[in-house]
Amino acid sequence: MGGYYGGRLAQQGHEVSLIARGEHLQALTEDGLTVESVHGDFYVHPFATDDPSEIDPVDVVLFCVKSFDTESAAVGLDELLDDGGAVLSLQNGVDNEEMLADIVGTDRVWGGVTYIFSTIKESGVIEHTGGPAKILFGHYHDLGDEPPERSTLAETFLEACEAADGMTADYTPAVHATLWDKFALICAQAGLTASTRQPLGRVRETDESWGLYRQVMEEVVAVAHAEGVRFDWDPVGKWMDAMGEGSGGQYSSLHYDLTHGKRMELEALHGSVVRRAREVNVPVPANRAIYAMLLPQQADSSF
Ligand SMILES: NC(=O)C1=CN([C@@H]2O[C@H](COP(=O)(O)OP(=O)(O)OC[C@H]3O[C@@H](n4cnc5c(N)ncnc54)[C@H](O)[C@@H]3O)[C@@H](O)[C@H]2O)C=CC1
Ligand SMILES: CC(C)(CO)C(=O)C(=O)O
Repeated sequence: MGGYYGGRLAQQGHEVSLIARGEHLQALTEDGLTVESVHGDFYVHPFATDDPSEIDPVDVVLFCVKSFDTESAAVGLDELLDDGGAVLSLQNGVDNEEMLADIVGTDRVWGGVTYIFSTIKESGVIEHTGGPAKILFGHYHDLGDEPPERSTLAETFLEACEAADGMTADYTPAVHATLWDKFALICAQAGLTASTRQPLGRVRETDESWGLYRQVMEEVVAVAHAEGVRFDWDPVGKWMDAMGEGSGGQYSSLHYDLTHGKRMELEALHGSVVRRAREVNVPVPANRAIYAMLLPQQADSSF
């Protein structure tokens, strides 16, 4: 995801540095970044490093690591941000912004969600196979507090995203509701496509499975309500309508990780639902079952 959005902004002429590691970093440094996208292929060659201290302080950091890497990848983040700079988490889950706020301060964190299917096809090559490639973000703040005014930097970033090819963006003051709205979707989409190993279309045409898809979302939204998150819309109805039509070929990043022997973000998804539900005394049997079924299949399992 970082390669896709960073690449798109670099393609637009913005000064972008990529932070990566291993063979991917080596390919980015030597050969540049190739993006194969349903919105149009492109190639850019921005500076790439695994050491944030090699980059002069920046306006915006797009934080695009898996949730289990949030803490380790945030080392050096404070120094990487310019005074007044912001870090935008595009990660799935509802725990990341809080962790970043503890490290750099709440007022320097933007919460965000994105709708895209993209993966590292091979070192130095990103494949974007679907999704609108849209970012929805807003200033993070404590739940219950009034959202801050939209900053000039947020305006500038929004304009940059809107002007870039192959992506779009929008700003929202309802950052908590937005994070939980996406959380509900991803728990259902990831949970059902990974545990059945079937694409959305197969889940949809199987009444029992489609019913479970809805139940997973209803449980997540119930936990959100119990924590005090308020929605001006009906997330479950919205997603059942949206996912109930269109391409049936979609899976999820969790399914990709499961089927490619990569570590899954289970703790940030269904694990987080289960733990939070326990705190607020909300039953979440569907999320618990998915968590329990996928846990033993975790790639780093010691069993
Ligand atoms: N891939 C997708 O289509 C979507 C992903 N997401 C979310 O976005 C987040 C990122 O997902 P992906 O881009 O798929 O993950 P990914 O695993 O493909 O990419 C993350 C990259 O960060 C690198 N990395 C981790 N820690 C690092 C460090 N300290 N220094 C340098 N590099 C480091 C990893 O080696 C990896 O190459 C996840 O929370 C995921 O759920 C959300 C929507 C769609
Ligand atoms: C919603 C979805 C399925 C695609 O954007 C996603 O976030 C993921 O696969 O991680």
